[in-house]
Amino acid sequence: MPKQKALHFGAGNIGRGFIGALLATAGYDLVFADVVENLINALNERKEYEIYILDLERKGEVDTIKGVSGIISTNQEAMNKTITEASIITTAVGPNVLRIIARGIASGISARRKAGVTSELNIIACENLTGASSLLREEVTKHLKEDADKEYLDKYVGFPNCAVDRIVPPFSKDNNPLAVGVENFYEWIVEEPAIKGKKPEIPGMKLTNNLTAFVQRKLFTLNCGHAVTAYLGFLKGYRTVDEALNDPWIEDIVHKAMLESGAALCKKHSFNEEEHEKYINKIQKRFRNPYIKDDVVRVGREPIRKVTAGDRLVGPLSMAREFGLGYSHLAKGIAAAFLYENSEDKQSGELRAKVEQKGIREAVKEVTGLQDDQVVDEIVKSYGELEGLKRTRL
Ligand SMILES: NC(=O)c1ccc[n+]([C@@H]2O[C@H](COP(=O)([O-])OP(=O)(O)OC[C@H]3O[C@@H](n4cnc5c(N)ncnc54)[C@H](O)[C@@H]3O)[C@@H](O)[C@H]2O)c1
Ligand SMILES: O=P(O)(O)OC[C@@H](O)[C@@H](O)[C@H](O)[C@H](O)CO
Repeated sequence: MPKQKALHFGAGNIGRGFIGALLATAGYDLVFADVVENLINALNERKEYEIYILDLERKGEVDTIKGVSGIISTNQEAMNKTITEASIITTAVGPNVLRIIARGIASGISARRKAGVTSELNIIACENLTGASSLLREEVTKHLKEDADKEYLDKYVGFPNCAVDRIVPPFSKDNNPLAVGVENFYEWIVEEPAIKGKKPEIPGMKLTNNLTAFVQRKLFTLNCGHAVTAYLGFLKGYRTVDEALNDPWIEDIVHKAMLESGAALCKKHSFNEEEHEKYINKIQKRFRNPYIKDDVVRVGREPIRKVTAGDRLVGPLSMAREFGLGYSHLAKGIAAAFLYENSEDKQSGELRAKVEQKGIREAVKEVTGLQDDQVVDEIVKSYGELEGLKRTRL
């Protein structure tokens, strides 16, 4: 029997280092779609790549992922053919790129319908964003021209949301563009009720009926602590996450920010408090993994996205407020994001420009959506204190 086909958008860190690896290991004929030619050429020449385990457990081990190929995602003819043949589609391109790939996916869905394919297809957006697959569905629908395509989408195409967790930092090995380094831990949790047709059998993929709790637990704990580390780390001139966390002042704020988000999460989702504390401690241990050198500029990338309502910083702060709980360390993390400067990160320039033009108070209100004076005052106060720290460093 021929192998089932999987199409994965984004042959980057999480694409090669996690989701693609699970799909290929599960036995799918895996096609990566990306815009970077040298990645696609290398995939087509070598048909395999190496994953280096950067961890105490499985230290020094290398997994070889076989049976892979690539196509340029703007080659619509090739994309239509692959989408027509695929049993599953996944993405790890970054939340802002979902809108860009939606047009090509819509074209592929239309081609699939016209080819008479009536097997179900599931499309799972593996991004650090709540409801990423639902967002992708909305965007794809906008590009479907014919009613028959919309009916086909409703009937045969599922868009389960998911939570995706594995730290995959910048990595290089022997100038090999395909080599990727990962921590040993991974967790991929997919929304079971939204799956269309037979459940995919992918070792490493877990199914749940309660996805929101898992997504918020991960985004408001790991990504929250990560972002606070990155922005405070930048302010104090550290290059990597572990360097930043070796600074007791940063470590203390990061830990307390995760405790604040944790208290809110436990109330919201009735998590067991002891279990949640263990979860936080495990994450801090993962941040301190000595084999991973993760750049604060990767972890802090796209600061506007990271301080929007519902994301890793404002999300838990709002949840803490909802339950009348403390949020001062989360507010510090938000303030630090407004001070983040990286000339290679478009959003950092936009955020700084907004602060220069409108002042910090208005910028916070506009970007975070927070309007209450008490909470805005707290962020503005922290901003003032941290600005002094940044000046001292410069
Ligand atoms: N790296 C991690 O530790 C990690 C962990 C969990 C989740 N994530 C999430 O996974 C997503 C990807 O992150 P990453 O770290 O792998 O980023 P990355 O930059 O390493 O990979 C993104 C890939 O998408 C490709 N891409 C961009 N535009 C495209 C397009 N139009 N069509 C096809 N491919 C396109 C890029 O060329 C790149 O190869 C993000 O949403 C991130 O939040 C990352
Ligand atoms: O990918 P981002 O930009 O949303 O967030 C940066 C990191 O916090 C993130 O990539 C983590 O490493 C990852 O979410 C771990 O599972």
